Amino acid sequence: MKGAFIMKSAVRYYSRSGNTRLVAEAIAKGTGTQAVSVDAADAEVREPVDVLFIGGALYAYGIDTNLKEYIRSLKKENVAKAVVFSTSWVSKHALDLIREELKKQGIRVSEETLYFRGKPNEKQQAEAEKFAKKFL
Ligand SMILES: Cc1cc2nc3c(=O)[nH]c(=O)nc-3n(C[C@H](O)[C@H](O)[C@H](O)COP(=O)(O)O)c2cc1C
Repeated sequence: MKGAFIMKSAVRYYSRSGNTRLVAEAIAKGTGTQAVSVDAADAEVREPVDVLFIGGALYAYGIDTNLKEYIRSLKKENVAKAVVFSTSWVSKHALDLIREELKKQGIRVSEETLYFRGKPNEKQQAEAEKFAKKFL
């Protein structure tokens, strides 16, 4: 029966100046969930999800320790698949760094990623919303 199978998803991000947060919020809008910062009290993924959207940016060639530690706290049995997104200025390398950390946790990571250079404009936010819907 169409619609009987509902995919569960969650959105987690780390953002210093709000660029990645805007992408996270667009993804959350697309999937009907909340975007939660990895350092928020309710950041833990307590119930298994089919898709975890997880994003961050590059700061001095690396991802923030908060994000790294958060990924290391994830339980692979609660995340069937992760989808990585990022903003940053010079390179997309944050995508690889986040993917590597997730793989170390034994979490399956989608080949599909989402990246915007710096602050996403409204068109890009709409693109992020549409991107996220594909995974439902
Ligand atoms: C202290 C600092 C260091 C940064 N280092 C890099 C970098 O090494 N490579 C890069 O591509 N962007 C770098 N950026 C740009 C950020 O990744 C970019 O502005 C990103 O969109 C910030 O995301 P946020 O607003 O979600 O924190 C840096 C920004 C700051 C503030």
